[in-house]
Amino acid sequence: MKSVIQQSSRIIVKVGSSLVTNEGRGLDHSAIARWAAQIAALRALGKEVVLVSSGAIAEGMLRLQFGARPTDIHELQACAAVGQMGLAQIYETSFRAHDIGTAQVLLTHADLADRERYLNARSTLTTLLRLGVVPIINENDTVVTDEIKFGDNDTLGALVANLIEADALVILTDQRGLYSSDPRKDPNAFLIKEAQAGDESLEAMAGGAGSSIGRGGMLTKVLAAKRAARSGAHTVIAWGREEEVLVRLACGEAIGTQLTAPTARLTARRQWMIDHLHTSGEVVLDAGAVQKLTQEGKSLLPIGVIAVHGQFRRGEVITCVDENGRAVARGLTNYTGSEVRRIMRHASSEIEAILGYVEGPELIHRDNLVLL
Ligand SMILES: Nc1ncnc2c1ncn2[C@@H]1O[C@H](COP(=O)(O)OP(=O)(O)O)[C@@H](O)[C@H]1O
Ligand SMILES: N[C@@H](CCC(=O)OP(=O)(O)O)C(=O)O
Repeated sequence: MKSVIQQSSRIIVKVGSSLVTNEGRGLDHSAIARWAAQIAALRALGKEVVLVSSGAIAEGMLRLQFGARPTDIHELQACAAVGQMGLAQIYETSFRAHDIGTAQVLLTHADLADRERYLNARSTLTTLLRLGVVPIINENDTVVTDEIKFGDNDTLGALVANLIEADALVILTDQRGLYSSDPRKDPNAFLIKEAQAGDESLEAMAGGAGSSIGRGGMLTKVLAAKRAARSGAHTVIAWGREEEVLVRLACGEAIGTQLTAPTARLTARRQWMIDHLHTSGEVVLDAGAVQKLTQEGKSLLPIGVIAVHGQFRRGEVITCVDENGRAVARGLTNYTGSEVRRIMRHASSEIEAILGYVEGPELIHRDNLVLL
């Protein structure tokens, strides 16, 4: 069996709390330096990498001299805010040694459920990747309390994989992968080398919560794999301290547990857009724009729009119809309904003069568009 990481060009790597903080003993500088070196090597192979890193609370607890994990939610939030400074510092220093810049991105699940914020987060992350920067993502623990209770960055990793249509999610943890049962409790537990993401028998194996430092345990990892698979991303769960783990995966070596996505990446995304049966708005295209979209695979520009129906926000799925009202495409709009009413029939170069800002020259970028 070959690792799916070899063929993956956009990869989310998630490192868990227990790993980053050396089981709560403080940020493990040498381990972080080794992951940075491996990610630099992956980039030299032409892969794009986004890092989702936990560890803020554990590091903050140490810096604020809490002996045990506080039970007061606001103290936990304070720990996260303090510890995040340490995470940002160490990642920036470690990647700088390889001439790679980093960016701090703090997100909540609610940000990704909101269509406008979703599109903004997506554009920021893809822009950072285009600029050659490694985004370092964590939960924005200051503004949420639910997520901090469960402390689960596995789900965040999967949401980010969906957001930027990653090919794979690599979850690095303190075990060599998913075992048939918790290896801390069952000496006969054996490693599951490969399975299909979403296979329900995996959930039973994964049991409950994990270590005292990490919170989610294996169950959140198995569920993250199921979620990542919805946009066609494969998941690998592996031990973060395995020698050169990321580089070896990228060279095709099968390490840890590989949970493959049953649907292909493009199909999953296409299906997701097609599933939006009730879109909140509609734009009517002239014959030239229909031709550009359907025959030439181009983006939709405002100049090709002759009418707008309904109200919609930036980031929502809208339907494109031809002059006879026949639906030809669906996609994520860069502009609101009222903005489109102002910029339709205009060249993209005029958007700034009309609105005072530009979200992009396209009304719907071809990557966010599906033909019907
Ligand atoms: N079937 C299983 N296979 C492997 N580990 C399991 C399993 N079930 C429960 N676990 C526990 O999950 C822990 C990893 O989860 P967690 O501590 O949340 O890590 P992280 O901080 O990396 O997210 C392991 O240390 C292990 O005790
Ligand atoms: N966002 C928090 C908690 C995240 C967390 O513990 O997640 P996980 O590594 O999945 O167990 C932090 O950085 O400490």
